[in-house]
Amino acid sequence: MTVIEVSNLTKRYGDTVAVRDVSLAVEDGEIFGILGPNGAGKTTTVECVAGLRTPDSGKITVLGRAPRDPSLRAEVGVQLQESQLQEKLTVREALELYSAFYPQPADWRQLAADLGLDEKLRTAYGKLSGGQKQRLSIALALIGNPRIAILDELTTGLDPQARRDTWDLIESVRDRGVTVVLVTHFMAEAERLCDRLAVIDKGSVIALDTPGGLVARAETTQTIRFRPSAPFDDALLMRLPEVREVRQAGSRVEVVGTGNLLHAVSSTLAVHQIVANDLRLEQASLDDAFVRLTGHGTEE
Ligand SMILES: Nc1ncnc2c1ncn2[C@@H]1O[C@H](COP(=O)(O)OP(=O)(O)OP(=O)(O)O)[C@@H](O)[C@H]1O
Repeated sequence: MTVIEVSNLTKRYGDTVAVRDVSLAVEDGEIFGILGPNGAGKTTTVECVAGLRTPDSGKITVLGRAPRDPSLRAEVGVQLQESQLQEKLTVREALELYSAFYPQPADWRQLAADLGLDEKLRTAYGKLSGGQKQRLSIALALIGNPRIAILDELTTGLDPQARRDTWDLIESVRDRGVTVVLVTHFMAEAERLCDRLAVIDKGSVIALDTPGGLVARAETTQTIRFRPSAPFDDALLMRLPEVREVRQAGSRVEVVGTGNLLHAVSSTLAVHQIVANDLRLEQASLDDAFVRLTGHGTEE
């Protein structure tokens, strides 16, 4: 079931076209990633989905309703990039305050425990670490028991451990049955968490697929290395459509290619009764795919 449908969304700020003709659909229960470099239009897109900005053109439905439909308030939890709370508000006060906004709030004590904040209930927001602030903002996005959580750049500024902890949290949110829309400019994050993702660059969706599908579609190369049990001629593998290059150096062989390279090479070798010892496959990452798709990296 489709829970969010965005069709031909365009949003301008003065002369800047922040989002240009973006279409995407988010399915129930998935972690859907919106990936792209700074300024690509990710935040603007999710702000329109959350009903916080009005599109110039295009159509958005969330659970079949218009983004500003008041009935969505309890069903869509939003954690935005720069959500700041008052410095002096304690974790407990923030949780209690926010739960009062919703007709059927989650049990905030349970949520605090689930997010590892139960020791911090009396701590003021201003005294929390970056990771704790992020956990609180996830808790506040979930406090209304939403069906959809929109999380924008959650792990920016976190150290690697805190980032990994946040990834576990996001997975546990999905495991509660909440559909997650995750905005990120980190490849590793998208690769690890997202079921599907839209790659946005300069306001437009340039690809929409699973992380694995994107890597395959970008036709990035893979490399196989092994030591064959018997010598063979390069031509044996070069005639396979998947193989681009065969390099032999002493007892070692390196094969570069695309598609289902490992299967093609290993089955051909097997037919000739050659065993590939110490076989290693080096696969392209989503990072490589992104560069292929956009012509530049995410940090630009
Ligand atoms: N309120 C605004 N007024 C004017 N221009 C804006 C405004 N918000 C965003 N922009 C511009 O619109 C474009 C898209 O911005 P947006 O914040 O949606 O991108 P983003 O992909 O979320 O980037 P980041 O990862 O840096 O947050 C950028 O060129 C940005 O400068």
